[in-house]
Order: sequence, then structure tokens, then C-alpha cells
Amino acid sequence: MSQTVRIALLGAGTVGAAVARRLCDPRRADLYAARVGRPLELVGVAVRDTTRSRDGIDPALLTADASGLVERADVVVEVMGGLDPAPALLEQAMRCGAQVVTANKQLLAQQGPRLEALAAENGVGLDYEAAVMAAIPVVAVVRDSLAGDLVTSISGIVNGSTNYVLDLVARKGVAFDDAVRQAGELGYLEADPTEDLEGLDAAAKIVLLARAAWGADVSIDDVQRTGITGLTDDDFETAAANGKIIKLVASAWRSGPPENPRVEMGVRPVALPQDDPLAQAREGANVVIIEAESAGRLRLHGAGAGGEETASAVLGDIVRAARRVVRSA
Ligand SMILES: NC(=O)C1=CN([C@@H]2O[C@H](COP(=O)(O)OP(=O)(O)OC[C@H]3O[C@@H](n4cnc5c(N)ncnc54)[C@H](OP(=O)(O)O)[C@@H]3O)[C@@H](O)[C@H]2O)C=CC1
Ligand SMILES: N[C@@H](CC=O)C(=O)O
Repeated sequence: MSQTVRIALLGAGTVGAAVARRLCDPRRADLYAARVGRPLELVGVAVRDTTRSRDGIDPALLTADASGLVERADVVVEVMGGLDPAPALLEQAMRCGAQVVTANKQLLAQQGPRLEALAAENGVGLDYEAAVMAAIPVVAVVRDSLAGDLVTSISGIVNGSTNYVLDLVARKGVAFDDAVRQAGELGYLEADPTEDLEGLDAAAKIVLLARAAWGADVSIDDVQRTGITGLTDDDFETAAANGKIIKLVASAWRSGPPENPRVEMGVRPVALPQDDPLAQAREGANVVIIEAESAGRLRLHGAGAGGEETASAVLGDIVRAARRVVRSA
């Protein structure tokens, strides 16, 4: 038995680099050891370009052999994104008996049920809090904290980069393309920015929340989706003239009996009154309102994108996964 819980990190971009720096921070090491019951050890970081130096990451940890790295880990953390090779590496990890953590919403939206089944088959966990609303612990709230209640609707701003763009255009008069460029510089945009701008990222997140809330058998094709690229100067001017602000709102709501729920989902730009709770999200923030029969109306608000903020959620999942490793030893 290893004296440490061995962590393999797949990806060291905006999110992965922040996770690696925290795992290598000596001030955090004792804290994680106490919380887990054994020290965490970062055994390697898989990247495409191993020659590039990465602030705060020992170059000796870098490898281009992601599959070889997976074989050496108790917990595999996927923050590379995309649909190739991430799913194959996660499958390999599960078959090797490793716990799996991912922030990859597109992968989960498209292949989540299959990966969940594979995790169960191999007796490992699949944690993905960072995949929805970055730093905001919404998956745990909807899936676990409200497991004794009946959620009726979920509505919110679940994409940080488009919120940043819409906010800068509306409040600061920044040109749309310039705001998109700034969102990219802050690390908010996906590798393919059309995922954000066309509402696909928000659609993936609302699918994950609908599954968490209702166990619903839904896919991204079930989401009625409109992104923000079709918005015109006229749309922004009309909204402002009416005291409103345009936000990209994602919603899911349940109808029918709880035992056989019918779920509908949508993503679309909406002109909201300035005092609407969803209008309060500034720059890269996200906000979500969850309605449940007994709990009533809950609101979560916080950072919806960014390396350090998303790393908070990934690290929470790593601690949870590492505890499972220690318990099962
Ligand atoms: N950015 C954010 O605010 C948030 C992102 N996420 C999700 O987290 C994931 C990562 O996002 P982000 O950090 O922004 O992405 P980046 O594009 O910044 O980083 C991707 C990293 O993965 C590595 N990588 C990509 N493909 C491969 C491959 N085939 N083999 C080895 N390494 C590879 C890259 O290597 P190299 O550096 O050499 O190019 C890079 O280090 C995505 O799924 C994203 O949706 C979730 C919440 C918030
Ligand atoms: N591109 C995403 C990053 C976090 O999930 C976003 O803008 O919200």
C-alpha cells in the first residue's frame, strides 16, 4: 500500500495549472493530509507540450504519456477538456481502479451516464463539481443536499465568459469582440469559444443539473438553445432604454409527477430588469436560483469561471476521492 494518495493530473492549462500549484504548495500539504488521512502526492502532469515551463510546477512532473501516468495513480484528475483522448483515459483509470475527477462538462453531457455506469461497475467514484458553475458547489446542493426534497425548477446564469461579455458591453460600452477577447485572456473561454458564445457550454451544464436534480434521462439535444452571437447593437440599446440588461439564462423545470418527471430545458438571452436576482451577476460571476417544494427558493452566487476559482471545486473533489482511497485501503 502506498504511503501517499497518488494524484495524476491530466492537463495544466488555466484550471490544471492552478490545481497543480495548490497540490505542490507546502502550506496546503499538511491541511490535505489531515483532511484525507494520508498525504496527497502529485505523481505527474500530462500536457501536450512538455518543453514549456509552467509557473510553480516542477518540470520533472511533466509528461506527454498520459496513459502511462494514469497507471501510476489512485486518483486521476482530468482537466484537459475535449472529447479525445479524455474519455479513453478516464475509462482506463476506472478499469485500473482509480477514482476519477473531471471538469469536462461537454464530455459528461454527452457520455455521463455511460461513464457513471462504468464507475459503478469498477467500484470507483466519478466526481465533477467543477464542471458546473466553477467555484459554486451547485452539483452537491442539487444532487445531495436536496435529495430529500423535490426540486421544481433551476434557473440561472451558468456561463462565466458570456456573462463577462454581456456585462462589459452593457455596463461599460465595450465592443462585443473586444469583450470576447478579454474573456479569453482571463482564461474564461473554452478551447473552442463557440461552445460559450453559442450556448453549448450552458446547455451542457443545465443537462448535468437536470440529471442531478431529477435523475432525468436528458441530453444536450433536448435543450432549446440560442447563444449570444445573434445579438445586435439594437438589442443592447433597446434593453438599456427599457432599464433592462441582457443575460444568457439557462433553465430547467419539471412537470408531471415526481416519480415520472417530464423535464424541459432552455438556454437563451433574456432582457431582465436591473433588480432581477439574475441581473446581479457581474463580469465572470454566475448565479442560480433553485426552487424546491420544502426548501423554497435558494440562490447561489459566485465565480463561474477562472483557473483559481475552478481549482477550488476540483480540489474539493480530489479530497473527496482521496478519502475514498484511504477508506477502501
Ligand atoms: N477555464 C475555466 O474557467 C473552466 C474550465 N472548465 C473545464 O476544465 C477543462 C480544462 O479547461 P482549461 O484549463 O480552461 O483548458 P486549457 O485549454 O487552458 O488547458 C488544457 C490543458 O490540457 C492539456 N491537453 C489538452 N489536450 C491534451 C492531450 N491530448 N494530451 C495531453 N495534454 C493535453 C493542454 O496541454 P498544453 O498546455 O501542453 O497545451 C493544457 O495544459 C475543460 O473541460 C473546461 O471545460 C471548467 C470550469 C471552468
Ligand atoms: N467557459 C466556461 C468556463 C467555466 O465553466 C464559462 O465561461 O463558464
